[in-house]
Amino acid sequence: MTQATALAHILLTPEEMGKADQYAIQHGTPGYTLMLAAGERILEYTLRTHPLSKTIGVLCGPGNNGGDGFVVAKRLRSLGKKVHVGLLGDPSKLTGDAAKAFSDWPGKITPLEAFPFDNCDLLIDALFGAGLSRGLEGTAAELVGRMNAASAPIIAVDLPSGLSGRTGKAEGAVVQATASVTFFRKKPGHLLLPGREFCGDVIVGDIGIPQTALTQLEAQLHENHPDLWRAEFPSPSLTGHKYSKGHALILSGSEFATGASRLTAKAALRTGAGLVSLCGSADALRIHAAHVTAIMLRPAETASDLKDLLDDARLTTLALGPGLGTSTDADEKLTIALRADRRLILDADALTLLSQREDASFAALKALNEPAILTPHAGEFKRLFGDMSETSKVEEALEAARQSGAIIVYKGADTVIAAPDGRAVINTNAPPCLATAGSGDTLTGIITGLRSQDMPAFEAACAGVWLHGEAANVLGPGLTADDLEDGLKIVLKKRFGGSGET
Ligand SMILES: NC(=O)C1=CN([C@@H]2O[C@H](COP(=O)(O)OP(=O)(O)OC[C@H]3O[C@@H](n4cnc5c(N)ncnc54)[C@H](OP(=O)(O)O)[C@@H]3O)[C@@H](O)[C@H]2O)[C@H](O)CC1
Ligand SMILES: [K+]
Repeated sequence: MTQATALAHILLTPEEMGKADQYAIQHGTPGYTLMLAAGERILEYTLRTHPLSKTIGVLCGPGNNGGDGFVVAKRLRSLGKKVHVGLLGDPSKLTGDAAKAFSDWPGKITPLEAFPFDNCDLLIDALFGAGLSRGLEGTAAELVGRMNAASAPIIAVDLPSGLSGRTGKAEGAVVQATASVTFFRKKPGHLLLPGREFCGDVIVGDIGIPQTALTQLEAQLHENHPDLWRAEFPSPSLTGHKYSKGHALILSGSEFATGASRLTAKAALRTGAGLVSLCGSADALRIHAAHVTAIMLRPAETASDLKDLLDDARLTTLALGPGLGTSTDADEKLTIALRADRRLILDADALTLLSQREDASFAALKALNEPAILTPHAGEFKRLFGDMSETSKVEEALEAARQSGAIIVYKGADTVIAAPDGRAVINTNAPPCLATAGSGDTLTGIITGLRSQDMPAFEAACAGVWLHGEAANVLGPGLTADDLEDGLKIVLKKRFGGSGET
């Protein structure tokens, strides 16, 4: 990972953000200065997006999130806006910077029972942010319900109140924001689902925390972006030839289930694998033959045939799962694949087969020379690793990577990629139209194509997921998995074609 550019994409948990805050304070920026800057960022966003708002309701909570609310309320009032401020909790219990911001607020506090939601054309949610410690209930939940029921747009300070910045989950009531203005770096909760849907647009404001705070934190979680893996992305050399770009082998399904593996093979070739072969029964290969030209066909009726085929050391990369089925024959082929010690990409039925094995599957994965890549969706993930849903999707994926020794691509609209060494990435560029039949088979092919060109496993997984999302973005609604190959062609040319556009 290229360190300097990657820093821009770091995500911080609320706990890490607290440490960054402390770091800034220890290095000479008082906490109240940070709070004033936070208020200023919210003000700027408010004025830019709602310049005509005249009556603004600011709902403040008992901690520093509320403190930010008092600061922005004061600034809005100084600009001639009519500002109503509500406070959840006892003003005498406010402490530190929040107490100071409260005492600096020149107006009165409007009792919550009488808060004029219907007169406000904009609401600012400063109830709870990084310090949320449990789900909202009682008075807090009621207040959130009234805010959501009002017709005014809501700008959330840092996070929509009720949303966990660490997990992206809400255990109780949560504010449905139009936008969230956060500080220094986004948090995982802004990107993971369902959190992302509560945040609206997410804006990151600079409040004067020095970049050096990040090196202290050794944060290993990023939002996916080419900056993270561009240096490892395969770049064709003039002296290269098809074997130097690797030979990928894709296991086919049976005669009536060939489509999935064909999508995988086509995507692998499109992503730049030097050679791609589909292997399977003669009946299956006859069907493939009617559809593919540049992709080669290798008969392998049984697991033993596959073993013979893999005597060819040039077959460096092996993908299996799409359309494979879960028969004994498929399971035996999986065993051969694991023993062959190639660059493995396991998806779909291969994951189901793994999950049905007593235990040795993880030992076999851990014994591989290079980490395998596993691409489960939520159902497959649970079958393989059990239900860990009380934690965050990032923490689940990291635990799975540690257990299996593999790179985990935990798919969804918020796909998380995790490595056994603790690195993790949240992908955010996948449009809803990507959730279509065969989409996962194509993703497996893209990652396979990158692995066959020697891209390291974690980076290949991150790049593959990003390319997959971008290919869908250039095509837009109405796409089918068959079209993704065209999308890929456009993205590869535009972003990695040497024009420097990435
Ligand atoms: N560098 C920065 O990011 C800066 C952030 N700022 C702002 O500060 C908040 C974080 O402030 P903090 O005081 O740590 O936390 P909150 O204001 O979010 O909330 C803490 C208080 O809320 C109580 N709480 C927590 N959960 C609940 C709940 N479910 N129901 C009721 N009350 C709850 C909590 O009480 P405890 O009982 O849990 O102790 C606290 O009283 C950050 O989000 C930014 O907006 C700075 O202003 C600038 C620098
Ligand atoms: K908030």
